[in-house]
Amino acid sequence: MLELNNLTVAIERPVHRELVSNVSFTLKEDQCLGILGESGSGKSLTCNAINGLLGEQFSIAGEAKFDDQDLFTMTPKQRRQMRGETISMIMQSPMTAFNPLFTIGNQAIETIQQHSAMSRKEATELFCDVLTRVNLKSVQSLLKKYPHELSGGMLQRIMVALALVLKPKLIIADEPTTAIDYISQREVIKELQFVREQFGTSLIFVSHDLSLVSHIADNVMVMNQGRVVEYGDTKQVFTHPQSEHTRYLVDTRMALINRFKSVMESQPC
Ligand SMILES: Nc1ncnc2c1ncn2[C@@H]1O[C@H](COP(=O)(O)OP(=O)(O)OP(=O)(O)O)[C@@H](O)[C@H]1O
Repeated sequence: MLELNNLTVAIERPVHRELVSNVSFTLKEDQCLGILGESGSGKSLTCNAINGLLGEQFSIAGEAKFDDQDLFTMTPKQRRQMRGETISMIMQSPMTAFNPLFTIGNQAIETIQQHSAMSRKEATELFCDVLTRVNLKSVQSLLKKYPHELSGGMLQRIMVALALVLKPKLIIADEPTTAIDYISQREVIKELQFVREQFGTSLIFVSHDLSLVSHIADNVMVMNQGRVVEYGDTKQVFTHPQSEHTRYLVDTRMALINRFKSVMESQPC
């Protein structure tokens, strides 16, 4: 479904600098690819390149075949049409993803109407249905809220619903749980898994959290300094890491878990 071949992203000013080099992967229908890497490793640039969201200061080389069309040679109009309708993105920060001046309902309905011929009533009904499916309650009153009236966890779930509403073939979730607490994180992950099962949507799940990636992804791609250092079956990568960098990430994670365990065990009940 998505085949990325040798994606290279560079910035041209003040001097040419390659930020992402030769990234390749294949994502099949209803599969999840986890992209793992430390801050600055090139995860967001990779996702933004796929979704046509890089600014003009960047240059792109390579090929992104999505159902046999090359995303990188499409016109801006074709890309805009595809965004939301065929490829949806869930951003890192729910607080900045919504316009603070409009209610959630207004923003959602407008998005749906941009991509369909639905009436306002039909679009509202559809969005309420999806909100309910992602386990949100009192959905009619949610529509009347402004973003600042809702918690980060709630907004994140609404963003998941918005990403889903047009039944895209692919959802790109770029660190979708960074800005929210542990409980909401688990809820969002559950919802993304549910979505995959319900709609057969493919997912690119970006994170620097190894345990979240191991939980949700079929395949994982580990990035370091703009390059892929490891790519393969998630279980295989985490149990038998081949690259030094993946081993370092796995060991760091294990050290943290062990430290947590020993602190908990040393606490009197
Ligand atoms: N607008 C920009 N101008 C110059 N360099 C940039 C720009 N955006 C990103 N970079 C650089 O590109 C590299 C990759 O950035 P990217 O945002 O893709 O990393 P990331 O892995 O998503 O990090 P994080 O987990 O912190 O979001 C970094 O070195 C970053 O400093």
